[in-house]
Amino acid sequence: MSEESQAELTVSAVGSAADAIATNVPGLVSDKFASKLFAQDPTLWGPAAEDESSKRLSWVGLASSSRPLLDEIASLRSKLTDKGVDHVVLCGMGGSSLAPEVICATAGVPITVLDSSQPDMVRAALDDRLEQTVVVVSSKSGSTVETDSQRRAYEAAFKDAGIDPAERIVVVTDPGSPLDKESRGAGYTVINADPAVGGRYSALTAFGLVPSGLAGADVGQLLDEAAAATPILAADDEGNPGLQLGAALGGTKPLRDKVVLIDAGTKAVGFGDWAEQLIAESTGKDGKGLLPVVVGDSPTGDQLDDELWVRLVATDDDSQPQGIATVDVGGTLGAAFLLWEAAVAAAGRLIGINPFDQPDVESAKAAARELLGKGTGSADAPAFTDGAVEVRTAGPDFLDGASTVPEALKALLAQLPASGYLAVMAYVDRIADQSLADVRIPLARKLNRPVTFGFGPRFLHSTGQYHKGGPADGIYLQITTAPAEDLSIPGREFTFGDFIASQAGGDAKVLADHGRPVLRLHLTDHDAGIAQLQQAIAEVTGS
Ligand SMILES: O=P(O)(O)OC[C@H]1O[C@H](O)[C@H](O)[C@@H](O)[C@@H]1O
Repeated sequence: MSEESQAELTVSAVGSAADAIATNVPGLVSDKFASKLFAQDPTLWGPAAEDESSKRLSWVGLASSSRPLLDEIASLRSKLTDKGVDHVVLCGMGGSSLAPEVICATAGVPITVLDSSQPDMVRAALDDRLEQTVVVVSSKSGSTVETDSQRRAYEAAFKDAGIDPAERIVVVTDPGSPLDKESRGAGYTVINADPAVGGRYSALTAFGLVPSGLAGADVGQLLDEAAAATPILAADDEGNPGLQLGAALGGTKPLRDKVVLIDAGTKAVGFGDWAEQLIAESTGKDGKGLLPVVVGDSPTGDQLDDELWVRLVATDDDSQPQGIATVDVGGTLGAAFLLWEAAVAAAGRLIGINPFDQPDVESAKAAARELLGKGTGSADAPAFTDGAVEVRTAGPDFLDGASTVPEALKALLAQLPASGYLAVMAYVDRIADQSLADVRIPLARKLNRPVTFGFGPRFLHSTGQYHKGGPADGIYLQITTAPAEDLSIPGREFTFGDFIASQAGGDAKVLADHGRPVLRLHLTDHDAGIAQLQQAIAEVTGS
């Protein structure tokens, strides 16, 4: 098969996206951006970024450097399946779980992705087919509290069931991380990932390949596709699709900084959620950045003046992009990972940020730790309670006498700047409460501005960076819920319930510290609260 036919990369643009390509690609070509990127030149983003970029560029060579993993994964899989262990659970956050989710969904192989601290969601995973479960614990840093807590819960569950955790836990982490050391001590299977690749660029490292390969996806094929894409993306050529997409993302004038990701027939299932982290964490900093808005298969309304529409199309799509600033992007999955990574690296250069750090993620983690330290009784009293919903605010006092949930919602929406966006952040069981994400649509129609929806704590490792580090024009609706039943974390003094409450409280505090308005709705009764919330949103949006 030819390189082009394995990669099948296509980028075509119209309107100001096409103008951005025409204006910026020649400069990227004459600067030899692509060949320097693939030669891992750390100087491409300026001196301030060099320290970080000098240890974050190995992703350009993963198509070949990850190949030795294939035999290791295949032999581990056959050992496990021989013993009837064929249910793969992946414990990991952000860059340690988003790629395997897309890879497995695209390959049509089942995997349980546990990227939550929500007690009901954790318990549902623990109660599901434990006898035949292998747990992949993935953490680059080896210190992410969600992942550590999930690992502790599974260790205890295996022991309680008379199963040796060492036979069922596979750890993926950087060499020398706290998790690496502890896991080797415990006799777990440990597969080290390349430490010179950041989390959100790690789709083709052990983080993407191990869980997906154990679940049965053809991960060798992904590397073949990436290998086919590599020379295309490394070429100092105006036809390079990585430069074109990078220019469309980062080079529109004025910058269209709301990037609407539309599933327009791509075979890569859920690719928008993976791209969301790559774009938000890579660009949302220093008061700049691109806000990814994942909208499913159709945008909510007409294209706004600050929106770039990105249509993720099938590789055989031959339609032309439509609109005032639209880019159609196609490619096989392994090639598309590399395309987007190269494009975001190019966009970072055009926007003038370091695409490899995430300076504001830590602030929310620190605030959560502080709240955890204070204990559970530390929550502020609600401003008022309406039925099953406790209403609190953080940031500027905007309630303006509101005394019902619809009034509070209206008061929040009235804070939206003309250039702004609304982020709905729901700390609920994202499997059981998947349909809550649909509230995005009536809110977007009502506001006629971008509206994002993220499940907490998952989004903290993705758009959370942009919320704090990007332009200060967001308003925030936070939803938390009492779990059906709390769950202890073995060896910890706090429960999963305490932890998720602290994560929500910590994030609200940091947003408030940035002067942003946050409406916090806590559902004291899950079912009644969800119904009341949906009713209130319907009332406020007239839907
Ligand atoms: O893989 P880990 O070290 O556990 O990190 C998981 C996630 O943590 C943080 O939130 C980072 O901002 C993400 O980029 C990262 O993917």
